[in-house]
Amino acid sequence: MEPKTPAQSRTILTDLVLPSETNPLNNLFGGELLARMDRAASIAARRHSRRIVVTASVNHVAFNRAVPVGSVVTVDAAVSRAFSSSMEIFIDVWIEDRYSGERTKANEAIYTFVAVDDTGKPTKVPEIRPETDLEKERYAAALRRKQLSLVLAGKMDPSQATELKALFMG
Ligand SMILES: CCCCCCCCCCCCCCCC(=O)SCCNC(=O)CCNC(=O)[C@H](O)C(C)(C)COP(=O)(O)OP(=O)(O)OC[C@H]1O[C@@H](n2cnc3c(N)ncnc32)[C@H](O)[C@@H]1OP(=O)(O)O
Repeated sequence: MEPKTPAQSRTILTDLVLPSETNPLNNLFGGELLARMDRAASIAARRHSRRIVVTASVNHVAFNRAVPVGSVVTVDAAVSRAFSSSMEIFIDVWIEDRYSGERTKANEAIYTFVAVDDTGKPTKVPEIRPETDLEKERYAAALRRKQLSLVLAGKMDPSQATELKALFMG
């Protein structure tokens, strides 16, 4: 399988925040944003793998800024690294100022998707070839994030998480 670049899976969803999608403070519900990010990430994972994909885990979400009703929200997702059957998807969320059009980073998240065959069995995906400095940075850190996710899920013994341990022990 030929390696692919993050640009080949990049998926951008732009949509409004409607009143029905907000909390009592008139800001976007966290769950609504999670769903939008899941949709964008699943399309990115599919573009990379050309397979059926399932969400395996949500590794990190930061709701750094509230997103007010009426905002134009852009969810920008791309595969940051692919392993054997799993893919890390990095998602940046931007809001656009109604008057100036200036974009501000509101949130970010990291999801893991797994490509599966028709019976739900994990199947191989192409590797990622990062191009930009940011893509290279995200690619490099993805292995320790995968190990952390597996350790927290009880699927990896902490003693095997070599990349993760190196972070603390040098
Ligand atoms: C004909 C018309 C067509 C129409 C077409 C329309 C298409 C429209 C597209 C819709 C797209 C919607 C996309 C929605 C996506 C969902 O919402 S799916 C629903 C929610 N998710 C699920 O139900 C998934 C349920 N879980 C599972 O099926 C299994 O646990 C999994 C994820 C497949 C993993 O299976 P497993 O038996 O644990 O397999 P295992 O070999 O141990 O692990 C496989 C890989 O997953 C990784 N992994 C497993 N758990 C974790 C974890 N917690 N953290 C990190 N990595 C993990 C492993 O490290 C391994 O990675 P690789 O080393 O192979 O790269």
